[in-house]
Amino acid sequence: MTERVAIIGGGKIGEALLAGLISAGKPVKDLVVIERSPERSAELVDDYGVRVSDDITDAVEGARVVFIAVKPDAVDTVLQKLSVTDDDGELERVTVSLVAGIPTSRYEAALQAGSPVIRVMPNTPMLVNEAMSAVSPGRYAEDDQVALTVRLLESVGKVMVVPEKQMDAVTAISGSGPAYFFLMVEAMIDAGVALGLTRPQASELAVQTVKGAGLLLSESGLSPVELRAAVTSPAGTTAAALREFERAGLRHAVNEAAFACAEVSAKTARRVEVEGSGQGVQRGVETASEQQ
Ligand SMILES: NC(=O)C1=CN([C@@H]2O[C@H](COP(=O)(O)OP(=O)(O)OC[C@H]3O[C@@H](n4cnc5c(N)ncnc54)[C@H](OP(=O)(O)O)[C@@H]3O)[C@@H](O)[C@H]2O)C=CC1
Ligand SMILES: O=C(O)[C@@H]1CCC=N1
Repeated sequence: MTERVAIIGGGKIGEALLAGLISAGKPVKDLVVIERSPERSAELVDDYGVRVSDDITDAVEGARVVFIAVKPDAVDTVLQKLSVTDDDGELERVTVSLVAGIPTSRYEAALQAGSPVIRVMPNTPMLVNEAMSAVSPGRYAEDDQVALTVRLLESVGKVMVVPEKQMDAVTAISGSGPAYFFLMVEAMIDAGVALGLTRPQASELAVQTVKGAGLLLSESGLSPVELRAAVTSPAGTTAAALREFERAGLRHAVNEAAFACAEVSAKTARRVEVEGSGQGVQRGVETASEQQ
């Protein structure tokens, strides 16, 4: 992995990618972060010893892969700067967006004609090399560029290649999914405290339970239904708890949450367009849903 990689946006997901790539053995000298916040830049330099620049044009020079990890509203500004940077023809730079809700067509329309673009939906467990990343190649991405992107992302977790029309659904399950589990764990800890445990006790019990349950799910080869049945004794404690979850409509709540998430993702490009974050990069805009 000697290809130079630039990460535009050193926030939560940009840092997760940076940390994951470094811990997977990517030499720090082959990485550069472009970050506009001076405080954030200083943190990244201190924590990772990585080069951090506030100049996109300078920093992406010589990079084979340019990850974009800014909020959707900041994408057009980044694209405007990227569109006037020279791509060394031999390098065949590929732009890889980690941004929710913005279709590859928007990048392709804003960058130089024929620029290869790949859209990715990662998640924050990338920080501990356990990401789930979904990858959708844009229309000009070559197979070797997709393979390189997949290889980089595989060094920080699992990768699934999906058609771009599935990206809103992917965002609703794996992209935002970690937050659903953190909310569940928060609620479990609060319940433990209500039952008389100290907060540290409840926290240790809940966190290890989620970790163990996650490992069982990924390593046992059993389905969630089978694993749940194995915990649930007839007329026992678990059955009593699960009955309350069903009565409170947990499945319905999860379904509604996922649909709300996917809807926001599908409407992101249009929202950014209407709210006018971009500075003139408005060509060829369509939402992910419109692409289907
Ligand atoms: N967080 C998550 O779990 C996931 C996030 N994503 C996607 O990743 C993207 C980033 O999210 P997240 O990391 O949470 O956001 P953050 O706000 O934490 O990070 C974005 C960073 O980019 C910086 N930035 C903005 N514009 C520029 C620019 N022109 N040049 C350089 N740096 C810039 C921001 O600086 P400043 O603060 O000054 O604006 C900020 O530090 C989003 O599009 C999101 O959809 C995808 C999957 C999961
Ligand atoms: O909340 C968000 O918009 C981003 C995208 C997926 C996870 N976080």
